Amino acid sequence: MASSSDRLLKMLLEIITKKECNEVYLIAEIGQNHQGCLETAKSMILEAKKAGCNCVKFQKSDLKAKFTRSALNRTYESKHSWGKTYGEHKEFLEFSKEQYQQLQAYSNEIKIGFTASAMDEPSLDFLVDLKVPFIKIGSGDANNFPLLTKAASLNIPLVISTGMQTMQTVDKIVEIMEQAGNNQYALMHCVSAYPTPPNDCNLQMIATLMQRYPTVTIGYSGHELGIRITEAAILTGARIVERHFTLDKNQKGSDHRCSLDPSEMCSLVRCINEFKHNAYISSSSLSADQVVTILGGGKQLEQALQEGNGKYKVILESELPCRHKLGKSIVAARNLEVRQQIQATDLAIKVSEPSGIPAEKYFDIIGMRLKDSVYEDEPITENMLIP
Ligand SMILES: CC(=O)N[C@H](C=O)[C@@H](O)[C@H](O)[C@H](O)COP(=O)(O)O
Ligand SMILES: C=C(OP(=O)(O)O)C(=O)O
Repeated sequence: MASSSDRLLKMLLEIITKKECNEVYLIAEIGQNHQGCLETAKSMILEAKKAGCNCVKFQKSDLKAKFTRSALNRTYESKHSWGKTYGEHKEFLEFSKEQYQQLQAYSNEIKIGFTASAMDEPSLDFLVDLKVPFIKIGSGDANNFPLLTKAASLNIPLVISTGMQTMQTVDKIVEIMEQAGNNQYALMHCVSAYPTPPNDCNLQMIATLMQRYPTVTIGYSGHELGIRITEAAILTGARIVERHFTLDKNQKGSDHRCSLDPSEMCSLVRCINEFKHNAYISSSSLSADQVVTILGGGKQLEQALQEGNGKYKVILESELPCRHKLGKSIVAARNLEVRQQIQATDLAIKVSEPSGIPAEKYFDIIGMRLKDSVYEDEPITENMLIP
């Protein structure tokens, strides 16, 4: 008899490979809303299970691989900060390998899927060792082409978010997957603004992505307030849905406010079941008018569904704070000499302070020469390159 984790994986794979189009896979993104506390994380897993979610997700980072030294050492003055520096803050929120194993064992015990986003290469290796059912690549790494190339080569399903990116970058993600012969991945429409104003939700992008990449399953990772816009995302065609989850929206932490609490998550599950019952969930996308008719309209919903915005994938102004804080840059993987010709092994992709050339230019700068020497872990900037 298949175990429940086998069944959940089968459901996800059938959605990803488009064998199953009448289901929605719902991920409760615990992220860092556990406040650095294992027991809170376990309570959150239990609440997500009780609400009817299919999976819980954490965020795994190897801080020295994800951030440069200066990014870790910058002061983090925010009411949401858990340390004096950004590095101390992130360290406080990071679980160890043993804690991950405990959380995974607990999730297995109560029969809910368990995974995390891999925010750098060591974390990708870590999650592969942990044998998670799929790996999430968050928006911060959607332009991290070396990480995507490695992830694409592993025999494990991927769920890739596309916040803070242009269509050109999404095309490149699809090219990387195709070159690796990987057809077990989904793309998540996402806007990395916390919370996302309804006007910027651009739900028509879901239909645009479905048309542009017809063989790829499209999902939605939302950061707006409440559940209504996520309901509309599902009717528009999202078949994997991720929302941040919290036990209390008023807690300290950057993500609580735009998270769903247990009662909202229960309501979202109820809506999904109702949509299934009414046969609204199929392989096609419902039009904005159909969605408004089903959900009953309202200004915010209409703003989220408006045509036009969804045609072009651009980096929105509301995403700039997140791109500035967590967007990845190209940095030196070792000390580099003046006039040296840049090889792939000379480069690393990290969150850098100050930032450097954005990660999506990685393939463009290989083969170019440097005007200046660059120290290991320092960002590479346009003015360092000999044109
Ligand atoms: C882009 C990305 O990684 N976003 C994640 C997923 O949505 C977020 O959970 C961030 O980790 C969080 O908002 C960061 O908050 P702070 O900077 O306070 O640790
Ligand atoms: C950053 C993440 O998600 P998203 O980009 O979908 O918000 C994540 O899952 O770690």
